Formats: sequence, C-alpha cells, structure tokens
Amino acid sequence: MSKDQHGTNQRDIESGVRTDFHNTMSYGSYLDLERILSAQHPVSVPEHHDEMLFIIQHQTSELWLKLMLHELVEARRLLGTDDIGKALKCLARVKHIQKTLTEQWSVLATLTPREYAQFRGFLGSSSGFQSFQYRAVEFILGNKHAGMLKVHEADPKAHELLSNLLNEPTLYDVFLAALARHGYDIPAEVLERDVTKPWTFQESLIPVYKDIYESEDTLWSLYQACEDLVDVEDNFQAWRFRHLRVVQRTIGFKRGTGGSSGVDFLKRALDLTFFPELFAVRTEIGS
Ligand code: HEM
Ligand SMILES: N[C@@H](CC(=O)c1ccccc1NC=O)C(=O)O
Repeated sequence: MSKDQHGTNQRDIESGVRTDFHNTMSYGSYLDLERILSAQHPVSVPEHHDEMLFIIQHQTSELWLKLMLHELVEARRLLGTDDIGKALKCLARVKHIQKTLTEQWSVLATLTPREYAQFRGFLGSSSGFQSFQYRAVEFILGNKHAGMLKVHEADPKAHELLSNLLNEPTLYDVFLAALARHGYDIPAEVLERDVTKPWTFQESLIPVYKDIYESEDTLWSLYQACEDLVDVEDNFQAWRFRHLRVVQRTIGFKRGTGGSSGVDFLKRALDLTFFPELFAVRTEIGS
C-alpha cells in the first residue's frame, strides 16, 4: 500500500458538532468531573507513584458498589410489588457490575509487595473493612451484623444507611414473601423472622425449591430469579476470593491495617452464604 493512500489520518469535525459550552451543559459539567478528578489525594511523602493506582482502584470500586446497591434496593422494591420481570432486569445489571468488580482486581495485582510496602505505612488504620457501601451490599444480601455499625459511628450518614438496612428485610426476605404470595408454602416463622439477624439455613425451604426446580408448571420468572440469586452469590464469592489472593500476594500473612489477622480473617468470609437453601436443593434434584 502506498503512503498517500493513508490520507491525512485525521477525522474532520462535522459542522454540526457543538463546540461552545460557555452557556450550556457539557460532558464535564453534567458528570461533575471537576470534583471527581480532583478527589485523588495521595498521602505518601514523598508521593509514591503507585498510590494513584491504589486510590483509583478503590474509588472505582466504590462507584460500582454505589450502583450495585442502587440496583439491589430497586430489585427488592420490585419483588415486593410482584414485578418479578423488572426485578430480574436489575439483578442482571448487578451481575455485570460484580463481574467488572472482580475483573478489575487484575489492575491492582500489578502492584508488587515492595511497591505497596513503600506507601502502606501512610495508610494508618484505614482499611476496606470500613467501606460502608460494601457493608450495605452485604446487609441487603442477608449477611447482617449489628456489630459492624460501630465502625461507622463517626460518619452519621453511613451509620444511618446501615442502620436502616439492618432493620429492613433483605432481598431474600422479600423474595420469599413473593413466593408465599405465589402460593408456595413458606412457614410463618421464616416470613416473620427477626430481619436484623443474619440469615440462617431453613430446612423447610428445601421442598419449596425442589418444587420450583422440578415442576413443569413453575412460573419461568420465579425459576429465573432463583438462578439469578445463585449467580449473585457465586459472583460475590469470586470477588472475595480475588481480594484474598491479591491481598496474599501483596502483603502475605501480615496483619491488616484495620486490625484483623489479615488473610486468615478474609478466608473465613468464604464460609459465609447468602442463600444456602438454593445451593442445598441441588443435592436433592433428580432427573
Ligand atoms: C493491596 C490491596 C489490598 C490489601 C492488601 C487489602 C487488605 C485487606 C485486609 C488485610 C483486610 C482485612 C481487614 C483489615 O484488617 O484491614 C481487608 C478487608 C477489606 N478490603 Fe481490602 N485490601 C486491598 C484492596 C482492597 C480493595 C481494592 C478493595 C475494594 C473496595 C478492598 C475492600 C475490602 C473490604 C470490603 C474489606 C472487608 C471484607 C470483609 O469484611 O470481609 N480491599 N483488606
Ligand atoms: N487493609 C489493607 C489496607 C488497605 O487495603 C486499604 C487501606 C486504605 C483504604 C482501603 C484499603 N483497602 C482495602 O482493605 C492492608 O492491611 O494493607
């Protein structure tokens, strides 16, 4: 191919393209980029090059967590009004956000142990354990823990959000109430449980799920909702596992800045489950 066939290698800006934003909303003003892009404040002295990666990895995670919570709250509301199809739309989005959050660990995994050690001391006792949005997502999915509120006493808005979620039914509570309205036999003690407590395994739900999974008459959207909940739990565990592995390759078995034992503490989260009956029923499913 001759050189001049490549032309100017520059795209003309069409005459219709708007270029004057003195008096009209622009991309940057709509998205408040001035604020977002001036919110990275490395604390290391002298400033460590890799602290920017560390900050942006966390900030982008928090933005995705914000959207994830927004969608989970809406999915819970829609299940409460029997808008199952619309709730599934929200859960589908949640699942994609989770995938993005899990994939983005590979960016932080480029941080070597020595690079991190060079600015870790400047982080003091701050830790992801104090992420109120992460805790809010855990709460709405059923991993309630009243003791976690204490961490947020110095931040009234975060404390209020978590306190509200602690006292409200979880996504799963609302789903089970929807199943009851659709004629499934959900025991009263399940529907009237103390929602401030973590969900615990309910044997009585196994026949309900066996029926949903095996009957030809099951409403497709209810079946799909069960599978979406399984996906959400799977994706959540995948995030926890990637966090654990990145922590292990970065700080080994050092204690966490938040005061925990570190890797060992994170490992114990892998034993937690949001929707245990949806996994247990699989043992019972026949041909
Ligand atoms: C080099 C990077 C990271 C290291 C070494 C690390 C380390 C740790 C450790 C040791 C803990 C246990 C609590 C403690 O004692 O501090 C923890 C908890 C946590 N971290 Fe990270 N972390 C890293 C990156 C991240 C990122 C990018 C996020 C994203 C938001 C995150 C979110 C969390 C959350 C939510 C918890 C609480 C988990 C739970 O309660 O089970 N971490 N982290
Ligand atoms: N817990 C981490 C520190 C850490 O990762 C962190 C520190 C400040 C803000 C967010 C953090 N991310 C996750 O825990 C550590 O022990 O190194």
